[in-house]
Amino acid sequence: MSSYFRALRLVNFRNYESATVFFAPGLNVAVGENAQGKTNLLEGISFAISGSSTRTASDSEVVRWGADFARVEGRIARPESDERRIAVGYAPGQKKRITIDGAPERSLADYAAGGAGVRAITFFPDDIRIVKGAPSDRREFLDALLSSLRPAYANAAAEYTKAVQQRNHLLRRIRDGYSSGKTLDTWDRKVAQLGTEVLEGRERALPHLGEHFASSMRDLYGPEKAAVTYSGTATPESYSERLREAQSADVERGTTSVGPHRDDLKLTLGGVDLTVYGSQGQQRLATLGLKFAAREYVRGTVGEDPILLMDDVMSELDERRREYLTEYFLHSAQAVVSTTNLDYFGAGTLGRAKVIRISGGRIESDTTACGNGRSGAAAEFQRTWSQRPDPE
Ligand SMILES: Nc1ncnc2c1ncn2[C@@H]1O[C@H](COP(=O)(O)OP(=O)(O)OP(=O)(O)O)[C@@H](O)[C@H]1O
Repeated sequence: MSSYFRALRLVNFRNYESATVFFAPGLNVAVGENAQGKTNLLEGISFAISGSSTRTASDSEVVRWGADFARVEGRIARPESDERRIAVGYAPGQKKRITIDGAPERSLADYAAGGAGVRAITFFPDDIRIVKGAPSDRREFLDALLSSLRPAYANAAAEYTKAVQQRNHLLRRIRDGYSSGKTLDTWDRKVAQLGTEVLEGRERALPHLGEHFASSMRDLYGPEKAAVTYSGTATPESYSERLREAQSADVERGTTSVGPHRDDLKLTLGGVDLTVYGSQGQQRLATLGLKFAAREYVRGTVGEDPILLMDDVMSELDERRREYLTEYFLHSAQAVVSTTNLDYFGAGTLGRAKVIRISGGRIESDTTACGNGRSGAAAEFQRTWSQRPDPE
């Protein structure tokens, strides 16, 4: 049995002033009309687990309008060990405060790489950009996945980005006559070392991810072979050399032309490039295929099922695929799936799921097949949630 997310409290998070939600293992369906807070709920779980939003790079966006901080708290049920209490507080202009069982966690990278005791794979409709968007969208997807498994990768990727920015600045100074070309070799050693680390991490993951993507697409789409391959400007072995060879051209252009920051993932279905030629439906299914591949990869790496947070995933799919997804979610350790329409799930499925009804930033009810999930548990949680009216 894998860990799962048992309860969430949101304070001043997006359109939630104060809400407590309980989840069950297996399938949880969050239902409500448009603009009620379903996506915000999924984002809140992911914020609690990873310490950051998957939807925005700007943390201040998650703070409820008019409030001066946001706070999320979670309870993680873990097999054969005590429940873990996690909390993430954020006030604009201040450092984020993260605690695990009440003890401060100083490194966001460590926390994001499983510190909460559970990992999440998210799907938001906008994620289709991973397939149809720019190479940077695909790199971001891959980097976020690898960072959620290894803080060392997260640090190397972040340091590499900074080193390339500084190299670019230096290239322009050399071009404009303000710096000597000799200083470039020193920078290039650092860029090459960090870049090689990033390339090695990606190279290790790709074959596994590719295999899982092919099998997910077989189930989701059909027999045509799907593949994901790395389209790189250099290999880990050749990067240092390639960077040196590119020096004079890079000085002329004022940017770094080789390295993991220029690479891409190529996604194909039956040999056809999905980014360029995929239909909307194929691109959406390939996005899901990538998310399911990521789930298998996480499971294979850490030995535990990540939880699935799936926003409005059922709409735009045909009935056969909705049925497939329903089974998939029912058999996962935990899935929280949002929808405007409960008819997407059959009565039999809903009898085995927990249904959470949301309206206007409030949880109207959360019930399981066996009755009301809030009884007793609510009082127990209310006593142990933090009583402090601030981010920490
Ligand atoms: N920081 C914030 N403070 C207050 N409200 C916010 C904040 N950010 C977003 N909202 C509002 O929260 C509401 C609910 O948004 P959410 O995306 O969760 O809706 P939803 O239930 O997923 O809707 P849909 O079915 O249309 O996707 C929206 O009206 C949005 O404008």
